[in-house]
Amino acid sequence: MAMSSSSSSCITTALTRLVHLTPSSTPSNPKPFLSTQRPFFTFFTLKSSSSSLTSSSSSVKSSITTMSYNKQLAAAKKAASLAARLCQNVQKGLLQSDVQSKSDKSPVTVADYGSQVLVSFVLQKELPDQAFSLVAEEDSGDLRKEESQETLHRITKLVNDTIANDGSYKVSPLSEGDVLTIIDSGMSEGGPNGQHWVLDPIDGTKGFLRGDQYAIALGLLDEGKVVLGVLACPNLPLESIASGNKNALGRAAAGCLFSAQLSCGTYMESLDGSPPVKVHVSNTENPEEASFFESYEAAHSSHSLSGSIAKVKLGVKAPPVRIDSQAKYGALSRGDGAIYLRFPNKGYREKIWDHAAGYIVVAEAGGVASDAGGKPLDFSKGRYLDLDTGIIVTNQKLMPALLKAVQDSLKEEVLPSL
Ligand SMILES: Nc1ncnc2c1ncn2[C@@H]1O[C@H](COP(=O)(O)O)[C@@H](OP(=O)(O)O)[C@H]1O
Ligand SMILES: [Mg+2]
Ligand SMILES: [Mg+2]
Ligand SMILES: [Mg+2]
Repeated sequence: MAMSSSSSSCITTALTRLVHLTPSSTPSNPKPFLSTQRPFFTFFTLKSSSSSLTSSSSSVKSSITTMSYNKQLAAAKKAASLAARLCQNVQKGLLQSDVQSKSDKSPVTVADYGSQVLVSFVLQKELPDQAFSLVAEEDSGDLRKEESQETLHRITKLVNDTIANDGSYKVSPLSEGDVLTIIDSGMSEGGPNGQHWVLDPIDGTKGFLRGDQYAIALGLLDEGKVVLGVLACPNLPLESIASGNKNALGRAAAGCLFSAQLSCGTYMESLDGSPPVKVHVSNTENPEEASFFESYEAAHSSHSLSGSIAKVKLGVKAPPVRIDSQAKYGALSRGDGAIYLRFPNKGYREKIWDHAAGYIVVAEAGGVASDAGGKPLDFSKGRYLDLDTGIIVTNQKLMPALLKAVQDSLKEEVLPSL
């Protein structure tokens, strides 16, 4: 799986653009938070300017000729690693009271909220001069209810303890009000203009609750494209979890951090801090040798449809590897398997935070992700992905055969409605 050891240097991605910087306080660009502290910075909307630039007082001319995301990538790795530490501590001693049910009946834990706070906090501390917009899964609505006081207290303590133990930031402890405000810094709508962070503070909450796989997934959109991504996977073994390697998911040393930047490749290191190693997707052309990944939860993705595509149409021999979260994208990026299939029930709308980081981790490792109709994933449409039926991921060589198998199987099988 590993190709070579390397530092994080890479060819700078060149982007030329003209932008207006417009001060804004719309819901997608909330005002600075932490009323008790000095704001980290002012929020701005970045709007592309297709024609000539005016010099009005509310707009600032800016020409960005070269664009490297090294600073943002370093901040993202730091943020996801710190959040992973909080999640690991919570998973070790999870209490019944740590888990709540959201309005859509999906679970959320103190670690989901704590992780979201830490990531937002670290990004803003590490990048104090940059505009900040965050599209994140959680909001503070339920935590503001009377019955959630204990939970909010626990989240605040977890966050403050993690920051204090890390020791990088000399700040006074966050108040419960700060925590609520920081959670809601993730309410941006994203979209095709400017830069937006995209965060799933715990992807695979059900896996997290089972003691299985989960990921802290953080990506960055620039002008609607994913330009960097980080996946912290605390329970993912450092060695391959290919279906033939039975020991890996039980006993092997675990804790992987995947990181990718546009045109720079994908790297993996251990969460304990080993040097990053460049990784590449499997280059198998033979579907019979290609093991495949899918959701652990059959409610998230049809196991019968993926089975029919992989076994019947493609001739895949190995049984599916079923794990939670975007750890699937991470494992794919280092060649543990060659295919990831995801077919939610008809009517389910995929969210960008469930795929943004994973998408670039696989793409920069030489893989390709599309919807079931072969269209590239479009992250520029706001909080949801607008796509045809499902998501399929594999290497460049296998994609044509996989797409055909998917199309043939979809004609035969009708997905249940929500
Ligand atoms: N009915 C459904 N169909 C498809 N995906 C669903 C779903 N219900 C929840 N999900 C999403 O599936 C994600 C987990 O994916 P996976 O099955 O690959 O582990 C969840 O992320 P969270 O755990 O962040 O809520 C959630 O967003
Ligand atoms: Mg969730
Ligand atoms: Mg998720
Ligand atoms: Mg989540």
